[in-house]
Amino acid sequence: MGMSKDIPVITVDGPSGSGKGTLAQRLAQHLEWHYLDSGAMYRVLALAADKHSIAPNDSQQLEALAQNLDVRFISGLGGMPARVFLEDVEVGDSIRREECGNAASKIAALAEVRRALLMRQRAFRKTPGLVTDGRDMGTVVFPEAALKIFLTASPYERARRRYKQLKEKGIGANLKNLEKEIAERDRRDCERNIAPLKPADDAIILDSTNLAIKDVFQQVLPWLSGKNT
Ligand SMILES: Nc1ncnc2c1ncn2[C@@H]1O[C@H](COP(=O)(O)OP(=O)(O)OP(=O)(O)O)[C@@H](O)[C@H]1O
Ligand SMILES: Nc1ccn([C@H]2C[C@H](O)[C@@H](COP(=O)(O)O)O2)c(=O)n1
Repeated sequence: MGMSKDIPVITVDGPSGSGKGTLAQRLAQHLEWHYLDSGAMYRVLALAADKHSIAPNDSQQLEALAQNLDVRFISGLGGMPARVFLEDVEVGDSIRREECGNAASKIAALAEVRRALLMRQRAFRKTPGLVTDGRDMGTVVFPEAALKIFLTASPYERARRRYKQLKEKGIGANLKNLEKEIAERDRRDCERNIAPLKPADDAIILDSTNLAIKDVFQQVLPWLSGKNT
């Protein structure tokens, strides 16, 4: 058994709705590696804070909650999304709501919360490899990753994708409001002091504004060669 540092990691970071999760899951499926949706951890923590009536600025209680968070991911087979459980209750749908994403973005600015989740995220690094997506996977959590991708798309395109996604789930949404919320979340995630959203120095930046999902995947495939894949 090698050291965890020998296990290859691919990171996909970027702003909300850029398609990180879609790309990272496809890569994990293609490589038959593990997958970590780090945003889901922040979302589950936000949900747990709400459930236990902890204020979004109560850093001490949030730290304790993050340390003891009873979260489980059951990996999706054949490209299906992973199932997520908080305290044995399935929360996949609740954490995907925009309110939960916004609440996650707020608590994610707290140093205590990030510190508590850091080790839990690193624990997902298991053989044969890990593909992970988030905001600071390449800059802070796995700075030695073999391949770092920073996936972007214009704010309008990201709002349009989110709008379509919500509509398909039967959730009513307003494109203008989504654009506003996305801009607010971008600002909060980029401007925070700790682990702000930014490309790692050695990340490859990919703008997916005019690329279909399959084209993004095709563009990335050649980058995998020589990365322990
Ligand atoms: N290149 C693309 N072209 C069109 N739609 C896309 C593209 N990539 C992803 N999508 C769609 O956009 C929506 C958001 O994608 P996804 O959840 O992967 O984004 P994300 O960056 O992980 O978002 P979040 O940060 O909120 O978790 C999904 O409905 C997905 O199918
Ligand atoms: N590595 C990460 C992942 C997520 N966050 C925060 C900031 C996001 O706005 C929020 C929700 O993430 P999403 O599910 O939309 O990817 O969680 C973070 O700070 N660092």
